[in-house]
Amino acid sequence: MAESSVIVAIDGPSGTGKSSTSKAVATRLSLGFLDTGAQYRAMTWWMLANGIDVKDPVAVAGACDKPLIVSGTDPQGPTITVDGADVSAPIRTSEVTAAVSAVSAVPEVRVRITELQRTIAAEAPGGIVVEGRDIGTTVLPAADVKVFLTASPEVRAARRSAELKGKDAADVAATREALVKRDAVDSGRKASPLAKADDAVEVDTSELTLGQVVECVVTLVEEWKRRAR
Ligand SMILES: Nc1ncnc2c1ncn2[C@@H]1O[C@H](COP(=O)(O)OP(=O)(O)OP(=O)(O)O)[C@@H](O)[C@H]1O
Ligand SMILES: Nc1ccn([C@H]2C[C@H](O)[C@@H](COP(=O)(O)O)O2)c(=O)n1
Repeated sequence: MAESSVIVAIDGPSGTGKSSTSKAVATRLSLGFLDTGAQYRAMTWWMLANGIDVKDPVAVAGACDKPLIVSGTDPQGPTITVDGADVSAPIRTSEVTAAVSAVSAVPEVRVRITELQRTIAAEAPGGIVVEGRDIGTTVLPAADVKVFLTASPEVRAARRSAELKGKDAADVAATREALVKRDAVDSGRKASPLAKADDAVEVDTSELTLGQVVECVVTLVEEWKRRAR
């Protein structure tokens, strides 16, 4: 019998391991992978590059249908382009990180990017792992498996600082402050805030290795596949 196509939604605050886990799960199970944060970052990068005031929701709403954002969903080499240009590096700068919560809170931006995400998920052969903040609640509420990752701010800051060492390095306290602030804006906005879906399985990754988190999600997907047969 053919394997069922599966849609996996992985949400959670910044730095809880969503991207690393989603890529590894997608690779293990031969699924696509979509980093929805990268799409909001790409929109933010375009606003900054084109001199749009990111603190002005009316200006952002008026311009957000202009950039063409395209995401490649190979978990071993995900890509993101804006108007044909590779923006995978510039969307990770501290300037974009500082502005992305304001841009992603604009309802018109969310409508446009949500539509893009739903199209990509619907077209993924065999299924896809989609990670973000509102995937289980808003983008794909009928997802087959929903996971909500958490970790203490201290652990997340330590992981992020270690990752940034030598590049955009900030100390752990400053990193912790920045991610807690971003979570507060992402959770507090009116339009599809960061939230756990009622039917999502919550996994606290603070004391788990990446391998253990991946194993946990793979098990949830395999259980779903057994039930779906
Ligand atoms: N369980 C884990 N144990 C140790 N380190 C981890 C674990 N999960 C993720 N990491 C590391 O933590 C950092 C953040 O992980 P990742 O980028 O996957 O988080 P994220 O939730 O996608 O973050 P963001 O929302 O900011 O994009 C990375 O350096 C990653 O390698
Ligand atoms: N589904 C999503 C995904 C991301 N965002 C916003 C909020 C985040 O602060 C920002 C960057 O995401 P990251 O790269 O840190 O995963 O994008 C959102 O609102 N909804």
